[in-house]
Amino acid sequence: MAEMAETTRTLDPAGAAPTADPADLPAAAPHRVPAPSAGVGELRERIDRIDAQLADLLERRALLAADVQRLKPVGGFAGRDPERERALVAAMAERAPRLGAARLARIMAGVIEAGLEAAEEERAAR
Ligand SMILES: C=C(O[C@@H]1C=C(C(=O)O)C=C[C@H]1O)C(=O)O
Repeated sequence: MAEMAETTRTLDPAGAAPTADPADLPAAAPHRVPAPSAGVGELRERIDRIDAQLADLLERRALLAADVQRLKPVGGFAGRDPERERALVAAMAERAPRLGAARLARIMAGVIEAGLEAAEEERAAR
């Protein structure tokens, strides 16, 4: 049901099927694609494309996190679940060894707090 809700809020206004869920994929191969001739401009273009994907994923994640807040007995910042947050960081660290758990924990704290903040704003506006 939550899955359906997320799908109906697909980011593509044309209604194309959502892209494959990266979480369903095996851990990524090392990201060092040899690019001996790539200059700063090309490398930045690659970064921009990844950032666009990250933005889409972060938006989808925030929508799902807001769905969870609505289902929890205590939602929002008051219902924060450090054990769950540690577990998702540990799982991510398996896929992103260069960043590692400590750095990913910092990144994900920001991501999680942004999602909770957006959900609280939405709730207050209703
Ligand atoms: C979404 C939840 O609520 C909070 C937000 C989380 C997240 O954005 O991943 C994780 C744990 C909770 O602090 C949840 O409990 O799963």
